[in-house]
Amino acid sequence: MSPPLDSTRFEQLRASGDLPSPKGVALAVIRLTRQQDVTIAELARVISADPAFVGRVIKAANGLVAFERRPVASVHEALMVLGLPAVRTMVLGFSLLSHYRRGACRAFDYNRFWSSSLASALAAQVLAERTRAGAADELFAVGLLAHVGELALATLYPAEYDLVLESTRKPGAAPLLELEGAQFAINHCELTSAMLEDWGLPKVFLDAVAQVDAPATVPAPEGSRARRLLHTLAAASRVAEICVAEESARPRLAAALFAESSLGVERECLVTDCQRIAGLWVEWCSMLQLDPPAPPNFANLAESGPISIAAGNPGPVAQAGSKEQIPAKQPNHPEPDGPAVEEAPANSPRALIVDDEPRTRGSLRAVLEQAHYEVHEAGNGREGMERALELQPQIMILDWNMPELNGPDLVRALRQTRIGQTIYMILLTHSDDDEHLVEAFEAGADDFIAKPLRPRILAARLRAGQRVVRLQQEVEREHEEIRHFASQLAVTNRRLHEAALTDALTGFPNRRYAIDRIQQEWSAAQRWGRPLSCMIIDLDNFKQINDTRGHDVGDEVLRSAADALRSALRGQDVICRTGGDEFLAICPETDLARALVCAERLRNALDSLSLQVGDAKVVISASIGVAMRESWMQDVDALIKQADLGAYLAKQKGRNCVATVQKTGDSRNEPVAAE
Ligand SMILES: Nc1nc2c(ncn2[C@@H]2O[C@H](COP(=O)(O)OP(=O)(O)OP(=O)(O)O)[C@@H](O)[C@H]2O)c(=O)[nH]1
Repeated sequence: MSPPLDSTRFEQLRASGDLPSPKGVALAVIRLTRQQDVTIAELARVISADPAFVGRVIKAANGLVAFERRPVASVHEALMVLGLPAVRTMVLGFSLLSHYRRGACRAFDYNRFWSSSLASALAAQVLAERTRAGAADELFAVGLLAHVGELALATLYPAEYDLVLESTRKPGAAPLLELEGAQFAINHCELTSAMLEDWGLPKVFLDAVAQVDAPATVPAPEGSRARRLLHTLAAASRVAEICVAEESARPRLAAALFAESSLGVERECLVTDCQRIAGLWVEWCSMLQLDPPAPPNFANLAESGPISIAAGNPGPVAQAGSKEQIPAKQPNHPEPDGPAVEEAPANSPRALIVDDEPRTRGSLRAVLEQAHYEVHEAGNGREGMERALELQPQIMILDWNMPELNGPDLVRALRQTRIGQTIYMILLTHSDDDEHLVEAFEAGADDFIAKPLRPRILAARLRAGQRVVRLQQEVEREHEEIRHFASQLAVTNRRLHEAALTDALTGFPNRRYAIDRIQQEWSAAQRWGRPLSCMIIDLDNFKQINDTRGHDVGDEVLRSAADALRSALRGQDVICRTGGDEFLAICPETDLARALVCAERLRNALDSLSLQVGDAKVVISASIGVAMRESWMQDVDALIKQADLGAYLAKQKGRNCVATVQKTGDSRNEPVAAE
């Protein structure tokens, strides 16, 4: 049982400055919505500065009102329909999508990631209308970001994540979450949750995304909103997985989706919803210029009937003993038999020409290609902005006069972004009078070329620009090395931190962790009025084993006892080694009667252990004291004291038994032994 993620690790990652983060208009929107007194008009003005957001926000609003009223036509109206929180998260998601469409991690399929995230967003929105897990528009936004931790790992550690993803393809590989944890000291679920918290999303969403690919450690109560939310997001994840899966894998995944009952939606309704999701997905992918596979036909998939899922990929991953069976999403990289990983881009530098005249673009292209550039084109300023952020070219040549956004304005807008700051930009002018030149440089251009174009001059200017780009790249490489070093250091720190909370012999959390954790569980139980129990498990006559067989055998016995306790414990309980031969088990959401049953199972697990040491057999047993939090108890120490008294009573009664000094009813301190 690993200690929960401490915020230090996330802080370290954030400090690297490389975590995917919102930019430009999205950043402004997020800042504005954090202010108490922001008005819809103000927000609408900011969003209107980016036509890409305008279209997407209006489309999202129309998705909600389509059947009820006339279509939404303005940002202002869309904001009224969607509400501030949903718009904020939506803009955040779209901003990330624009800026992180590609990256350096080769085994991470960025197109598949965004196609899948979009399908998950739409599925969460549509399914929420049935499950009532939350406002449909908010669910869209959360669905869009529910796996952003994967993108973050691919962005922060492209080379290392590449290796992690590659190793998940090997036969018998450990699960992705485990490999991530071992390599980065944080897994993508934990990172998603921490990022969403950082962006100010409500806690209920953080808990759900932390568990959507991972087994639930503490299942939310039956019928609670948290539970509906988790099931809705998990189902949305599965619908998304079907959308981006190979044709041959779809029937198996669909069978698992339609067989699952935890969502509480009738099969026919689910099929209808999935058909609707697939239709919306095609529209949205085209709007966001994603290149998804052909959409699945869910009606056909449902008709093809249940398929034995046991024979294929096991799919669901759940912690041993956990009641929850939340299926894990496939890692976001092509399956071994899927399409080949995209070729790495050639090493030639990228150039982007932004000009509305095809003839000028043609001439520029000829010169650039001769200088061995990989050349891209855009026909107007707005398109130039999008292409620049997407391609991250080293050099841009921009015309001065263009429809939608002129050259100097485009330079200015790009210089506001992190990507745009390092692009070498050359403005094409019709005149080289002083006014023009001053304006070009003030906008942030690095150089200018007066029209008509003279290829030799252009080639010479490009060479000068290339020198600057090379220098910049060297600086960037050095920064990269420093960042890499810092992140390695962060991993080491996290490991040290974990080591400080872990008992080296058994791998269990240690006493220090136990005290913090039981305090947390105490506060949660107090706040929500939920039961909380704990047990002290003390091995019997352990000193004798040490004395007669030696300390090494004693260690071996402790390790075996820990293994037996670990496998007999329920998924939601936490067990720690608090002393030499003493363990503390913390049982949230558990009353005394259930804790006693649990304790008896642990006692029995130890009692049945038979260890072979040389020719002799070592038998062990434990005395277990059980206690439950009661209203008269002042603090957590009182609870532990009761469990201690229980363990003492068990020893008195002859050891190898379970005891409590509490009654299942209300009276206190009356010894009751439950053997
Ligand atoms: N092998 C080994 N022994 C340890 C370790 N830590 C503590 N011990 C020993 O555990 C023993 C605990 O003995 P006691 O507290 O007297 O308890 P006990 O012999 O189990 O007797 P009861 O609890 O009364 O049944 C001591 O001898 C400690 O030296 C450890 O890490 N390894």
